[in-house]
Amino acid sequence: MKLHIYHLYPDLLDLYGDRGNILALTARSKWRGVETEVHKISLGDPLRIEKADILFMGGGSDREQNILVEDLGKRREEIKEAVEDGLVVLAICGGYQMLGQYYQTGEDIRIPGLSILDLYTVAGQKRLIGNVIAESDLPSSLKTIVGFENHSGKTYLGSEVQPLARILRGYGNNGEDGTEGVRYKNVFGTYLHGPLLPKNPHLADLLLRLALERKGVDSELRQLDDSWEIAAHQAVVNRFLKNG
Ligand SMILES: NC(=O)CC[C@H](N)C(=O)O
Repeated sequence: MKLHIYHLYPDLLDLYGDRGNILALTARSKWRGVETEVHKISLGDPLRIEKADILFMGGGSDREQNILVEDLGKRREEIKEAVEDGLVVLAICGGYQMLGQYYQTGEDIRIPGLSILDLYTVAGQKRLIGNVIAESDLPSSLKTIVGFENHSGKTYLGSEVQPLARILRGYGNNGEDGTEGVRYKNVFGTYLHGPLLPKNPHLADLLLRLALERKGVDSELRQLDDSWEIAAHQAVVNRFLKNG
């Protein structure tokens, strides 16, 4: 048994160390004796999503989003079908925006998204930058998610999707409605770089658990010693929330 992690456009969507999310997923699997294989899929490569257990898309600049939009559009049906079937997806910032209906840039160019999720994004006047702390309902004693955001896009969620978390510090989806990220079935979209998963082990394990469940594997994951990860997480909370 092996978990297949599909990294979409690793050469175009990889801002602020987003690849660290893949490293966290593979390390946390390995520590439990679960083998992983990472497949890098870029422009023109066959996807074969039916083999994927986790699909990952990182963040990218408007320029890179423009470069990949045509290629991504050709993969829409395949990805949509897999999402409806419960594929686990983690998409960060630019990748997250591409799952929605469109991303309207500061130059008023409308980059079409995959229209898989009920959301759209419009670039605002100022960039939303800084450390983020958000509160989530993830099944864990750790109730916060921490990370770093840097985007001009403001994302607005429709009624068919749920926010991933509520903002305690930072801007999140748009800096207006207090929401951060999105959850739809097993799809997680977020503005949080960091990379996200090393400092949020509860989210990393949720993705692994859901992926194993979908594969029909008994998915009770052995508890790891997360003292370093939790210390890194709490350091952000203590620095930016407790001390104002
Ligand atoms: N950090 C990112 O992925 C940036 C995404 C997008 N280009 C924006 O600025 O909103």
